[in-house]
Amino acid sequence: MRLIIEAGRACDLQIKYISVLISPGAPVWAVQQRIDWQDCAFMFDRDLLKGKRILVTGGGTGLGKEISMGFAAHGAHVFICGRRPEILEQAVGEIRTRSGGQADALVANVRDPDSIEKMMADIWNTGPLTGLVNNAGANFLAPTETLSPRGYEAIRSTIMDGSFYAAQGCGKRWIAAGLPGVIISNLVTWVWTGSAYVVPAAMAKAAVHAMTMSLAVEWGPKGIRVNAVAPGPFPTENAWDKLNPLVETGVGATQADEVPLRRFGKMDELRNLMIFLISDGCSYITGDTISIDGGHHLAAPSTFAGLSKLSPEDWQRAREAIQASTRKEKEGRSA
Ligand SMILES: CCCCCCCCC/C=C/C(=O)SCCNC(=O)CCNC(=O)[C@H](O)C(C)(C)COP(=O)(O)OP(=O)(O)OC[C@H]1O[C@@H](n2cnc3c(N)ncnc32)[C@H](O)[C@@H]1OP(=O)(O)O
Ligand SMILES: NC(=O)C1=CN([C@@H]2O[C@H](COP(=O)(O)OP(=O)(O)OC[C@H]3O[C@@H](n4cnc5c(N)ncnc54)[C@H](OP(=O)(O)O)[C@@H]3O)[C@@H](O)[C@H]2O)C=CC1
Repeated sequence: MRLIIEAGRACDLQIKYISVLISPGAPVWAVQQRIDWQDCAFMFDRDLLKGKRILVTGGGTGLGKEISMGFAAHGAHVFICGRRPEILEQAVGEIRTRSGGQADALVANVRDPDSIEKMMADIWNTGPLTGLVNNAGANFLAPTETLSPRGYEAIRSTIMDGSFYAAQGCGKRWIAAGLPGVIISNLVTWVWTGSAYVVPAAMAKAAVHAMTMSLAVEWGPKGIRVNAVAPGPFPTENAWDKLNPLVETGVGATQADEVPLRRFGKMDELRNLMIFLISDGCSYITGDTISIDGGHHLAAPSTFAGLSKLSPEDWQRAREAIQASTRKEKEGRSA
């Protein structure tokens, strides 16, 4: 892993903890996640989400796991899904231990509507969900002219189709039963700015942004709220492997010093926003996409525009590094 904590340059992490918690050479995302949970402020009543049953797609890793942790720590029963059973089981164990709350895992592929339908049926067999977080995502840096149809489809179907089928799976059940519900999608600020070199993801996230506004109106009268968040950079292993694979790709969107607040986001901050949005305390908010990015998208270099300086050889190396990361992930998939 290339992202190494260097003396005196650790984004904006609370350096006082680093030597205590983390062995030298730990990647930025791992340091950040552990420190954030240590410092967790618990700004809400710990029973705020008691009785809620919330599915977080892609909840086995990264932001999804951290969000799930926050929900479970506030009384919700969380369900997480993904394609890798071992990763999911580890995550469920970690969520239960760290949050003291309830968590269960289901293997599902959000690119496959039948797989989503089966997951929904399995969950509903034990009781209705009260909330859904469309968090599963796929992305990699690539010059658009080099993308094959399968490359485009892999990203589009995960983000756009997956979010639609999961929202529809919940919505139709809530409507049939006359139950309220809450949907939150995890987007990115490119829904407003676009971004070079991640065009399929920017397009698919923008489609889910449109879904958010549209369903808020259509399902509002049924008591279903539909919102989204647009995070800036919150370092995770996978996002950094796929979006900052080389020293040369360290420009623009993944750089803390290009954020007006001069640091990456902290998982606590994202958790707090998600807990608020999914709670009954903000029941008049619907159809909105809320950025949580330290002002990143308002500053000029908030995309990957700076990658235009990369040579074809750099891009080839980036592709190889990204595909090595994908190969590693694939070994654990069963869906
Ligand atoms: C502002 C705030 C900022 C903040 C900065 C951060 C912003 C973050 C915003 C969003 C971040 C994320 O979502 S980060 C999430 C990252 N996590 C993930 O991506 C997890 C899920 N990923 C995956 O499933 C895989 O990585 C993925 C490749 C997408 C799909 O897997 P599959 O098994 O379906 O795919 P494969 O068969 O390996 O590949 C499918 C095709 O894609 C092609 N392909 C794969 N890698 C390629 C590459 N690098 N360049 C070109 N093409 C590539 C392959 O050659 C295949 O095409 P053919 O050759 O034609 O067959
Ligand atoms: N990290 C960041 O800075 C930002 C992230 N985001 C968004 O946050 C979300 C999470 O990203 P992050 O945590 O960084 O990355 P991760 O790769 O860790 O999270 C993606 C998750 O989605 C799951 N997933 C991917 N494809 C599928 C599929 N077909 N079916 C089911 N699950 C799937 C993955 O599990 P598995 O592979 O096992 O299926 C994984 O757990 C994404 O939507 C991303 O766009 C937005 C802005 C910034």
